[in-house]
Amino acid sequence: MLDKLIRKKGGREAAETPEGQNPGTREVPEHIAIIMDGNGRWAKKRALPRIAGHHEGMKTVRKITREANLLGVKVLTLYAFSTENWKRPKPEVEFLMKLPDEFLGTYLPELIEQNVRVEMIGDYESLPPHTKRAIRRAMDETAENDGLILNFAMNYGSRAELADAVKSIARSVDEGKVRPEEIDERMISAALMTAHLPEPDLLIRTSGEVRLSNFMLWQLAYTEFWFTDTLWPDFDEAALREAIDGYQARNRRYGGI
Ligand SMILES: Cc1cc(N2CCCCCC2)n2ncc(-c3ccc(F)cc3)c2n1
Repeated sequence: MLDKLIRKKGGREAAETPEGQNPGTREVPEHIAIIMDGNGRWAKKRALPRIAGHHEGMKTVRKITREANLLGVKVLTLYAFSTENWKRPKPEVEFLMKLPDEFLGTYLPELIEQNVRVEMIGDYESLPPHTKRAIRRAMDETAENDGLILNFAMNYGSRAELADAVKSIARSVDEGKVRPEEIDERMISAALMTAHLPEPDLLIRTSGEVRLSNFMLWQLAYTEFWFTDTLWPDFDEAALREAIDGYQARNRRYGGI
């Protein structure tokens, strides 16, 4: 079983242990990002169509959102649809574009009850109208909630996000609002779709794949990675707690140096 925590040397802890927090201990991660992989493989193992895996994966979204909220996680970013996913067979893309409406139609009352706020990063405008309507309604109906932020990366690509940020800063230079020598890491972070969110403390990727797939490339610079062979539809509350335990244990050892 591949359950591996890979941590970038010289991570944030070396430079910025939050005020008053013992560097040797670690609270629950403030922001967890998840690449929800393995849905197609889950279906294939059961001789089911791929869309059955996506549908089962949607139930896991509900389960993990509830557990993360109970554990005190503040932001949960879920990679639901990448800009590359448009290349999949048309029927599969059409099914995926209906999932937000199905998920919210079923679970939005529960999310509201849990004080969850729904947000999205990615190219919203290029989504089909029915998909946009469902997401917009969920964001509007949960806008006042101040519990866990459930942030869906939809039609999202990190390189496209960075290119848009560069264009925005270049326009500011053109308009004389910014001088080139003023451009720094903070300005770039502030131009990203995640400007209002803390950077992820823990990235989880399921199904044994060990790559980032154009996901939050800038934001993950100091994030700890947890890779597990578990397929997303099988990833349950215990698996989430195991990843968080791994994250916390890692820092206790590191803090001991
Ligand atoms: C495209 C897609 C795929 C999708 N899968 C289920 C989870 C596994 C990954 C692929 C399939 N899920 N699950 C929930 C959503 C969703 C998105 C936005 C939103 F506001 C509310 C729910 C979703 N969207």
